[in-house]
Amino acid sequence: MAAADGSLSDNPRTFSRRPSAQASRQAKATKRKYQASSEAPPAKRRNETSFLPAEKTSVKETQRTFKGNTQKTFSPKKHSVSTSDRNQEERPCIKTSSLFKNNPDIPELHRPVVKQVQEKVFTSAAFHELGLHPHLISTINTVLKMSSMTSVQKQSIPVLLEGRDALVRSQTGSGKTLAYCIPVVQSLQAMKSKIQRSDGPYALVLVPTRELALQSFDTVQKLLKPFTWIVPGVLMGGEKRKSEKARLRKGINILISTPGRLVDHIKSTKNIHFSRLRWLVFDEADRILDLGFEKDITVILNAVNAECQKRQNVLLSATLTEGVTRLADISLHDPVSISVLDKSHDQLNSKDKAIREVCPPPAGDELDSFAIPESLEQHVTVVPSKLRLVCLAAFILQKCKFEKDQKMVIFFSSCELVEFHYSLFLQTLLSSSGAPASGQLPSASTRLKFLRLHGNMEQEERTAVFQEFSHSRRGVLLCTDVAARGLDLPQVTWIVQYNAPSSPAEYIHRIGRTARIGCHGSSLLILAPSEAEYVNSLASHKINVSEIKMEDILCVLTRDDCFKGKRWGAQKSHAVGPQEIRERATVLQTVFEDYVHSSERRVSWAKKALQSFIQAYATYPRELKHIFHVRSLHLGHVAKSFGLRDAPRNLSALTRKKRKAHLKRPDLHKKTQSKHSLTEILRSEYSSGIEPGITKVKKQNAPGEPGSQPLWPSLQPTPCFGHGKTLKWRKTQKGLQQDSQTSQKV
Ligand SMILES: Nc1ncnc2c1ncn2[C@@H]1O[C@H](COP(=O)(O)OP(=O)(O)OP(=O)(O)O)[C@@H](O)[C@H]1O
Repeated sequence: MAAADGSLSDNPRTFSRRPSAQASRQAKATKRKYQASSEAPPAKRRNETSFLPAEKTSVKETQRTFKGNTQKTFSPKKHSVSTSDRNQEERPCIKTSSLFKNNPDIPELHRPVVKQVQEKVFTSAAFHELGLHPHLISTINTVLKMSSMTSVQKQSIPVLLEGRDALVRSQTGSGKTLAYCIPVVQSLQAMKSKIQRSDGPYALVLVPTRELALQSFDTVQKLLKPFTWIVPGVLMGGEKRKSEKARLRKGINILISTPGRLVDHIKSTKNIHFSRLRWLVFDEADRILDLGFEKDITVILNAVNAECQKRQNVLLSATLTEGVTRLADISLHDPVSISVLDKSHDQLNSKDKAIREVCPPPAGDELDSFAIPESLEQHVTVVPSKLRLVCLAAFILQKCKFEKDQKMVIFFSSCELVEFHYSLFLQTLLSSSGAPASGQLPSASTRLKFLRLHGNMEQEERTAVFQEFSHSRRGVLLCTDVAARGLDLPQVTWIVQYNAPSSPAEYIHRIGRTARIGCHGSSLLILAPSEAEYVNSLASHKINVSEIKMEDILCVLTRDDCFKGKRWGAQKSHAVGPQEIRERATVLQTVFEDYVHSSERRVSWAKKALQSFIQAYATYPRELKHIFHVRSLHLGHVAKSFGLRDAPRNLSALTRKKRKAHLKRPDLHKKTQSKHSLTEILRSEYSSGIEPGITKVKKQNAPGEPGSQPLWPSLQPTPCFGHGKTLKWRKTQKGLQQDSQTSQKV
C-alpha cells in the first residue's frame, strides 16, 4: 500500500518512499542513512517524521476527492487506519466553510510607479584584454564558454590585479563570482616560488551557505584546470569533519568555507595556518553579518590577522547594507569602491568615502535603492488569508502544469513551512496529475515536479536536491532563504514569495534567482490585504511591482477537470464565470482539508506548521511591524491556509508542552534568551551543521482564545534580531573583539 500510493509514512523504512521518481535520489540517500544507523532515522529526520502523518490516502482516494461534488460537504473516506483515525472517520459530513465569505476587502493598490535603478550587464570588452595568462584566457573561453566581460568584471578585475582591496556591489546574477575568482587564480599561478599543496591556504573565500560554497568551489576548480599545482577545497557544515581534517592536513590552497565550519577547524584542527594567505574574500558580505555569524567572523579575522598582515581583501554583494560598513572598516585597507550602479569606479584613498559610496546610509533617498535586472518582471497579488493556499496551488498549476518548461522557486519563512507545503502538494497536487483529465494538455501530468531545500535537511540530501534542481529543465523548488543568496540555478522562470521577506535586500536576493546574466524572468509576491502597504515600502526602495488579480490566478482551475464541481460536471461547455471559479477553488480547498483532516496526526502536523508561520511572522523587523504584525492576522482564516477547518484551540498547549521540554534543558533555555536565539531557530539553515541541536521553539506568551477575534492579542513577539543592527568591533591588544553592548541590542 505504502509503495503503491507513494504516500508518506512515519515508519523510517517506508518514509523514504516518495510518490514519484523525482525524489528517488533523495530517498535513496535517506534510506542509506537509516540503514547505516540500524534503521533509526537521524535526529533531524526523526523530528521530521514525527511531523508526518501516520496514515496514507491512496491516489484513488485523492482523485475521488478531486472529482467530488461541489464540495460544500464531503464524506470522509475509508482509510486503513489506527484507532485515532477511526474517530475521524466516524464523524458525519464535515462542512467546508465558504472560502469567499467574510474576507477582508482587497484594497486597491495605489502603486507608486518609481524608476528602477538599472545596470548594464555586459560590456564589449573581452577577457583577453586583461593581460591574463593565456591558459587562463583559453579556460574562460573554452571551459566556461565566455568571451566578453560583464560590467562588474570589467571594473573589478583590473583593480584587483593591481593589488588593491575592494568593496564591490553589482546586481544579482551579474558575474561577481568570476570578478574575484579570475584575479585570485591569475595572481596565484603567477607567484614566483611555485605554490606547494602543503603550503596551505593562499586564498580564503567566505560564503554564507553550503550550497554557495559548493558552487564557488566548482567555479574555482574550473579556472584551475591548467594550474594543477594549486589545490582548491571546500569546508562546510554537514560534511564529515574527519575527512575535512585529512584534506586540510594534505593542504588546500584556495579554501572556500562557511564561517561556522571554518571556526570549528580553527579551534579544533592544528592543520590550518594562514601565514601564506594573500586573499580574503567575503562573498555576500552583508548576509554573512546578518545571520549571527559576527562572532565567527571575529574568530576568523583574529586567526588570520595573527598570522598574516599583508593580503588583499574583497567584500562583494548585490546589496551592501549598513551593517557591512563595520566589517569593511576593520577588514579593508584603502579600498576601491566598485559600484556598477554608478557606472564608474573611483580609486579613492579615503576608506570612508569608498564605504559611503558603495554602501550608502539607509536614510539616503537615492542611495538606498537596489539595482534590479532589467529583464525581470515583478508582480504582486493580494489574497485574503483563507485563500492563500488555493491561490498558491493554482499558480503552481497554471505555470508548471499548463505551461512548458517552467522552473519555479517558492520562498517560505521557515523550514517547517517548506516541509508542510512540500508534503501537502506531493500528496494532493501530484496525485491529481496522475490521470490527465479531458481538456488537459497530454503531457501536463508529467510536468509537475516538487523539490524542497532547507536547513533542517541532511547535507547529503541538500546537495542532491541542489544538483537536481540545477540540472532540471522544469520543477518547483520550495525553500527557505537558504536558497536566496548567490545560488546560480539556471533557467529559473518564476520566483514566488509566499511569505514576504524581512528586508528589501532579501527581496532583491530572492528575486535575483531569476533573470540572471541578461535572461528573462518573473516574480510574484503574495500578500494578505493587511500587508498591501508593503508595496509602498518596496517603492521607497525603487522597487516596482505590478498587480495580478487573484481571480486571474484562480481562473486556471477552470482548465483542470480535476476541480470540476457537481453542477458543472454534467455540462460540456458553458461560459466560465466567477461562480465556477469560486466553486472550483472550494473543491481544491476541500482536497487540502480532506487530506489534513484524514488523521489526527495530520491535523497536528498542520497545526505545527501554522505555529511555525506565526513564530516567523513575529520576527519581522521593527520598521515593518506596522505592516506585518501578528495582531493583524485572523487565526481562523490563517488556519484555512493550512488546510485546517477551524482555528486551533490547542496551540497554546502545544507551545506550553514544548516550552516545558525546553526548560528541562537549561543549555537551550539559556540559548533562547540570548540575542541569537530567534535568528538561529528560524534561520537555522545557515548553521554550520555542527553546533549542538537547537530546539525550534520560541518562548512566548500563551495565545488568547482563537476565533473571530484578531489573533493573539496577548502575544508579544520577541523583537527581531539580526535585522538592521550595526555591528561594532573594538581593536584590542588581543585582537578584534565584538562590542558586547551592541550584541545585546535587539
Ligand atoms: N562574462 C560572462 N559571460 C557570460 N556569462 C557569465 C559571465 N560571467 C558570469 N557569467 C555567468 O553568469 C551567471 C551569474 O554569475 P554569478 O553567480 O557570479 O552572479 P552574481 O553577481 O554573483 O550573482 P548573486 O548576486 O546572485 O550572487 C553564472 O551562471 C555565470 O556563469
